Amino acid sequence: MDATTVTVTGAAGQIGYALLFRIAAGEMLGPDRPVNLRLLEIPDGVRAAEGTALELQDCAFPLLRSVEVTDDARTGFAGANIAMLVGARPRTAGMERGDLLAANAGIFGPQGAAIAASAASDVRALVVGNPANTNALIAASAAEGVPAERFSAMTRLDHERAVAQLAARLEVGVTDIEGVVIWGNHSATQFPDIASATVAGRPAIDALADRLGGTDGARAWLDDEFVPRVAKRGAEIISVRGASSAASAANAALRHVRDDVLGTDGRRTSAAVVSRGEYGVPEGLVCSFPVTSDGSGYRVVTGLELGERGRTRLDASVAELIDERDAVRALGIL
Ligand SMILES: NC(=O)C1=CN([C@@H]2O[C@H](COP(=O)(O)OP(=O)(O)OC[C@H]3O[C@@H](n4cnc5c(N)ncnc54)[C@H](O)[C@@H]3O)[C@@H](O)[C@H]2O)C=CC1
Ligand SMILES: O=C([O-])CC(=O)C(=O)O
Repeated sequence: MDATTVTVTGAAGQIGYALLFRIAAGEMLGPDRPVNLRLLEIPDGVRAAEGTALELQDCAFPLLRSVEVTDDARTGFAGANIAMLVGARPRTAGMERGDLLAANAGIFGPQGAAIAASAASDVRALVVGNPANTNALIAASAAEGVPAERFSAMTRLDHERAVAQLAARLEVGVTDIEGVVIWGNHSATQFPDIASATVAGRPAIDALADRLGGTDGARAWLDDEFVPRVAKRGAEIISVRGASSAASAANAALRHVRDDVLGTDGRRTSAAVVSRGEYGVPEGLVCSFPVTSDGSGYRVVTGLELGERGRTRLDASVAELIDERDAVRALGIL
């Protein structure tokens, strides 16, 4: 089988360190597909990335054909079939949201352009670096000639968090749960939705009602515990761990790409993709939806019932995405 070239930006960061060894071990693209890894960093991160490259070599992974480290985006994305955009400018004390968006536009714009200039013609790009949805929008807009649907942003970590919380509450295994949806932005406004989810084939809402004293009890748990817990889990991890999610983010990124490229076998998952107007979300926004993939890329699953409460929550998250897009536009970036 031909080797797949995978470029990881922010390779010297904590997610990069948790991700690269699993890709090289074949956990992302399967046990038969050799990989070339390209590690893209800023100059200050190159030395640490070179150290990671030495460790990758020391693992003697049978599937790992080559590792290259660079601080030049065009070189880093040259021939890339898969681009995982992890490196981003974090928010620091005193930084306004507009400053954060501008700083990241300065990263994701040029990286989108470099992908258009030098990546393989079948490239697919996942944006992990925050604010992930809007960074993906910026990268896709800058990647002239690359179809926008090749870009997605990660809400898979939110999806796995939702599955895990529901499984824990129902005391079932995570594999019993299907059909959870993350709608909207990868932020505290997201809407983790179990309305069409099932537990061992049975509606999740019924299973919750059985445990929690009826539908009112189930609704109260969803509104007061489940939704805020999932939506604010990133902040909870930072406060408990003293650093943001890394291994769980790497795990989600790996699953996002695996399912995009190898297919979901009909199962639904969640990913932020470029809206074509599905569920009333304005065209062009990068919004999290229920998706499936047959291996040729994520497609939005249409026709799910959102209900009035779901509609209100999705609208609020979409309003935030519109604000972010407009703030970036106001900076003259889009
Ligand atoms: N979408 C999601 O669910 C999640 C997103 N994140 C986001 O992922 C990003 C990375 O997180 P960590 O690895 O923990 O951060 P980190 O700070 O440990 O590493 C980031 C790395 O990116 C590098 N970098 C910065 N600008 C770059 C550029 N222009 N090109 C290449 N590399 C660049 C830095 O040198 C650093 O090594 C953050 O923005 C974080 O907020 C984190 C968890 C979940
Ligand atoms: O806030 C962060 O940097 C981490 C994050 O996105 C998450 O854990 O969901």
